[in-house]
Amino acid sequence: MKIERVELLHVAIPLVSPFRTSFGTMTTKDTFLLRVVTDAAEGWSEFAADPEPLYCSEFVGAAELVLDQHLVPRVTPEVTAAEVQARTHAIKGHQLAKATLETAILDAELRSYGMSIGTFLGATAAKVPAGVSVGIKNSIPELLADVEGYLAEGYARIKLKIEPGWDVEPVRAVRERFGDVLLQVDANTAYTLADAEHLRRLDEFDLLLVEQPLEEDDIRGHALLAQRIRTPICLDESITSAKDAATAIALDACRVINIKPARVGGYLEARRIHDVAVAHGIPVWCGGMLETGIGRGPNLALAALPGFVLPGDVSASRRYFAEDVTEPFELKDGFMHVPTGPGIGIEPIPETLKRFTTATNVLYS
Ligand SMILES: CSCC[C@@H](NC(=O)CCC(=O)O)C(=O)O
Ligand SMILES: [Mg+2]
Repeated sequence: MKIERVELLHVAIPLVSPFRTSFGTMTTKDTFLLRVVTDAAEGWSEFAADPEPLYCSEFVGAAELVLDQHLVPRVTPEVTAAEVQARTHAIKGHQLAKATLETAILDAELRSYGMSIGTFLGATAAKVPAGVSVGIKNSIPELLADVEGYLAEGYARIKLKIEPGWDVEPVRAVRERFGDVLLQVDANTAYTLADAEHLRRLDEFDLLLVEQPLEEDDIRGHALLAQRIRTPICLDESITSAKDAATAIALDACRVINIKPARVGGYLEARRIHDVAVAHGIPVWCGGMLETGIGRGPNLALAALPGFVLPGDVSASRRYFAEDVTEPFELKDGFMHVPTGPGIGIEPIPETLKRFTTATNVLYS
């Protein structure tokens, strides 16, 4: 495909309520969309992280720069989505920025063929059960009210953000109030191996998993922790490639993997991780980065692959946004429907996008 124009559109979309994790509190989705215009079709994607490098080392300003100065020049003027990873391999890291570029090119390519990303990836379901991620709250009553609301909406699984000082008691309260609801926790690297005995206290609550308890580079630590707690360990931040997944599985550092296409460089690598995990009998689920509909749509397609046997974090758009730059994705009887249109199956609403756009940068024309 011949790329004719690459535009970066900064967007700032208010969240319906603050979202607190062990590494900070978000009140706005402040990121950028990428628009790639080719001679055959145009494609869209979004950068999944935030203005500050708190979830991982990447952040909006750096991603814009690395796309502008190092990634876009390596894929213009002619490229296919399958070539992007090899073309940009010389650039170390920047998986989320690379994912943004590959996905917009893949979207354009699939649209030119009239093929949905679900068909392309090998989706085998038309709808997927939806889980929801619940932030750290100011009090347990506030947490229980939130969880009650999400269960009433029909969410199939509850994920609680935890950190030292907010873990055993909130989990106990949710388990005692809501019985055997599917329940898991996410620490976003907030603990160390010294906390093993404390984390073992979570074993009494029959959690599906404990997500990323230790630092993202501590594969060995997770393998040691796995020998000391019963709750299955799930990795998120640690897994940036199929190779990482193979290593973590081989070292018994995880029994579940949270796959986020943004974290691993795009949907092609996400599918490779899915395949590696399935080959080893490791269940996977699709994580989230509070995406707008531009990221939410293709994530639903990925979540429909056969190895995604656990409910993911692809909730309804209204979980985070009163208004999104796309038509909202809705929860229906606990399921989210996989988009079936060409490419990612969703596009920005021009007027709304204009209203939420704070700056535009033409990276190539
Ligand atoms: C700002 S927190 C983003 C990363 C976090 N994501 C979620 O908790 C799910 C967010 C969502 O519902 O998209 C994770 O570590 O899994
Ligand atoms: Mg996580």
